[in-house]
Amino acid sequence: MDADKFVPQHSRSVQVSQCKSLSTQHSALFTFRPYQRKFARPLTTHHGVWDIREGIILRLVDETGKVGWGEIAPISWFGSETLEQALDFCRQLPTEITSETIVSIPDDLPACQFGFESALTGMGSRQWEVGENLSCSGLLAAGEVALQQWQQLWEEGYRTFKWKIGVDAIAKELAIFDNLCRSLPASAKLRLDANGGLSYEAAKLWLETCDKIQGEVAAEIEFLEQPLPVNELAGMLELSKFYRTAIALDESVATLQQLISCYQQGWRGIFVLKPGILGSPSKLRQFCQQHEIDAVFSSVFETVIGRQAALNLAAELSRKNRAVGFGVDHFFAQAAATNPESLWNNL
Ligand SMILES: O=C(O)CCC(=O)c1ccccc1C(=O)O
Ligand SMILES: [Mg+2]
Repeated sequence: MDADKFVPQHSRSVQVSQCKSLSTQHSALFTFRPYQRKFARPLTTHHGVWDIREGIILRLVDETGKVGWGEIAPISWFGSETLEQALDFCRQLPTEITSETIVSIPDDLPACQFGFESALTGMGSRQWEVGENLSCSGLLAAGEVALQQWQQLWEEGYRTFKWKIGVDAIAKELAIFDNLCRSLPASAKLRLDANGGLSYEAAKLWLETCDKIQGEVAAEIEFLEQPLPVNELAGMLELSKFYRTAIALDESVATLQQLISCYQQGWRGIFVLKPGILGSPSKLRQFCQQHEIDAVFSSVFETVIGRQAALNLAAELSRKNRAVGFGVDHFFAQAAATNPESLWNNL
């Protein structure tokens, strides 16, 4: 099939005529397998502790034998559907599905939209390396461990780091931050991710501290990510006027509908985009091309399958040379499978 021509549409009649390659007459066989991956160090954020990444691998095969791989990797505490909802959706589908089935997946199943649409558009694709030359941010765990962790990642070639805050007491985190900023080399960039865990006052203190330390150290504080909870966009719009340090939205723009809403409410700062849970890739592409937003693409701890689809989008849509947030493999206990077949065969 001609994957590039696949453009999901709202209207059914348009869908069918624009999607000849996998229309009602041309169906694909659908199978899926759930997976689990254990974190070596549980991911601790303001939302709590996360021990095991669970998701679903999708496999489509068309009548010519072409295979399309997809992945559903929900994060319900971040605003996507739950794994159970995704599994229920997969279980109720027939074994033969069409593009119509896929473009009709409702917006309350955004991780499913991503998984199925990327499986469909990737059918027959053998490329599993696109995006390898994007610069990548390495994720640092909350707390003091970051002071050692960055050095290991630096040796592996990382130059941008993201550190989780809003987990411990603010005084303790500010002290570690001071230490971290003074240890990082001049060419390093640091992102802070509060996961919506700060009060307005605490966010002001962090931003003030960032602005101040920028006059003292050479490393760059690139942005403060999601300082306030999702329902406090007005506060973040306000804060973004008063400090040199930039603010990025993340949880606030977990899904495409939220992204559109924040844009409409006037957000013109940085948007962290997690394609794996955002929804339809083609609709995201359309939005980014229309609005030229400053986007930072970010992982949802997906496998090679979701990662490839997300990095394809990042390679196409990243601007301003922002490092992509996919340096997360060191959080897993076991090395990742590097191709879809070996991943599938081990499930
Ligand atoms: O964006 C990155 O650099 C790494 C990915 C990341 O931090 C993340 C991964 C899964 C769920 C939430 C988050 C987050 O940004 O809060
Ligand atoms: Mg974040």
